[in-house]
Amino acid sequence: MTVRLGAATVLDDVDLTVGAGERVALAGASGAGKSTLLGVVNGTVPPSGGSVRVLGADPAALRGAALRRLRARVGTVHQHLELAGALRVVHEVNAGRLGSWPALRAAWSLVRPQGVADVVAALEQVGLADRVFDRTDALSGGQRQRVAVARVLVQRPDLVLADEPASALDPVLTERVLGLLAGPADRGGALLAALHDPALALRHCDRVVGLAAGRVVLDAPAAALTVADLAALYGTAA
Ligand SMILES: Nc1ncnc2c1ncn2[C@@H]1O[C@H](COP(=O)(O)OP(=O)(O)OP(=O)(O)O)[C@@H](O)[C@H]1O
Repeated sequence: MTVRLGAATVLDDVDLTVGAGERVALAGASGAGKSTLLGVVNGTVPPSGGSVRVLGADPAALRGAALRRLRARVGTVHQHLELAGALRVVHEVNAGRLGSWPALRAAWSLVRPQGVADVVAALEQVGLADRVFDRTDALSGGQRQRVAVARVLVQRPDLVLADEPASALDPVLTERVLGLLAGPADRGGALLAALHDPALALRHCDRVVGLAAGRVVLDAPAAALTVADLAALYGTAA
């Protein structure tokens, strides 16, 4: 698959299959194309050429309820989080599953939050259960990042896409969040995560795909790689 944005070829003939149960790290220098690749998989970036199948379906061929069903099975932790900010945490977290609720329930939830027990359970997992009714814009960067993770947890997706999901977290929370995001993969789904930290990628993923200037330059089992191998993608010694 190829992606051209303006005059630039951002992903160049990328051929990648992620199997059921796999936890795959995307590594590569800033600008290598990791976010773009995640965007192609979650349907926000249309490929300019080639084809994409997500959970067995071609997103470009789906419309209406079928597209909503596919989207409900793909959970994304965005690099810039994509939180509304002025909403309370409970609404931000529930946004992860609005697509799988009937329209009336989704609308009513904005007035009277639905399924609060699940929201609290997800927030508990990321250490934020005491902030459920706080406004999201009153939280720290790391707390907001954990809200974005909790949003994916309540969604219960089969495929998790995560773009630097622990970039604002301390080491303890980083380990916890990566473990939580790997949950669906451990149950037969999959995780595809852009991770800059080589040690983190090797600890939490089965396989590492390295990108450089939009091309796949490395695709190997984590067990066969060292931190130095991944550091080389960034042009530095480990
Ligand atoms: N809308 C756009 N129009 C033109 N070029 C774009 C656009 N979005 C991204 N790019 C370019 O695509 C390339 C890949 O960007 P991308 O965000 O996928 O990289 P990345 O590997 O995720 O980087 P980072 O680690 O900094 O997040 C970059 O050179 C970027 O400038």
